[in-house]
Amino acid sequence: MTLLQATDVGKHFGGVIALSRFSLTIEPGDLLGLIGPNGAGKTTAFNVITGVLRPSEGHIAFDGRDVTRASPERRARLGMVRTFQNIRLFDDLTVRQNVMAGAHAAASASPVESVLGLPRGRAAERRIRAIADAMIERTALEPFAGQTAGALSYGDRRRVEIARALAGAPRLLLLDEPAAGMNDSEKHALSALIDSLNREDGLTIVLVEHNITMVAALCRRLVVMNKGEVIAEGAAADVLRQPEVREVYLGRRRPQGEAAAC
Ligand SMILES: Nc1ncnc2c1ncn2[C@@H]1O[C@H](COP(=O)(O)OP(=O)(O)OP(=O)(O)O)[C@@H](O)[C@H]1O
Repeated sequence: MTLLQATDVGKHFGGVIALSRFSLTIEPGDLLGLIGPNGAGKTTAFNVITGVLRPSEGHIAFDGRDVTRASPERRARLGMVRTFQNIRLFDDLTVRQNVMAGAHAAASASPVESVLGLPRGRAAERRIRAIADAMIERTALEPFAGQTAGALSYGDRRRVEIARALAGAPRLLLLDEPAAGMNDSEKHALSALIDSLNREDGLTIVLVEHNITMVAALCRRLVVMNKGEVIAEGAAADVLRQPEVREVYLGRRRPQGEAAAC
């Protein structure tokens, strides 16, 4: 069954049309790249899909359920988990505590039970810690588990965000510019992580990313946006060859065969 279906979604900010008749289908196991120039509407699309923004029109269904009016928290409980363009970590807490915060949303005991040390709370806290430690290991962050998040490098902090999202037991993971600000070796490690989460763990992933080289190598399918609309969709190599995509995304028409720049 289709995991996510956005149908004819529109979003206006006063007179600004940020999204217009935006439709997107995501099947389980997809690794999809959402690309487009600055202001194309990618983040607005993420915000509307994840419930941060209410659409002005259209519908969003997740796993066959209409979630158009559901809160971000409800969508997260259903398995729709995201990271943000700007890192949102608790800098004074340790990496483990940050990742545990992601697992709390998916756990059964209330925070009050945990704080009061009630048996159900203690058992849940142990479970949450175990989930967090597994995700820390999955993202190769073990050496930093006890360090405060604020002390980590930019690339490692981005990885903590992904570990925290994974701790929320996502069925659909949405990553908003995960490679922003990373150096080449950090980008390489990030690509390998995303690829293995998709191929080995079967996680469905949608990625907004400006780094075209990375997206084209990683994603099986690309959706290209411009001025709030989808202008192309398909296999990465086919899409990047389309003259309209080259013109709007790369800023000029390129001769056939010329490599796309980052
Ligand atoms: N809260 C807002 N109020 C008014 N206009 C907005 C708001 N958020 C986005 N926009 C406008 O909507 C359009 C789409 O913006 P959006 O941030 O979704 O694009 P984007 O593709 O994510 O861009 P970037 O790659 O630069 O992050 C832009 O014209 C932007 O100025």
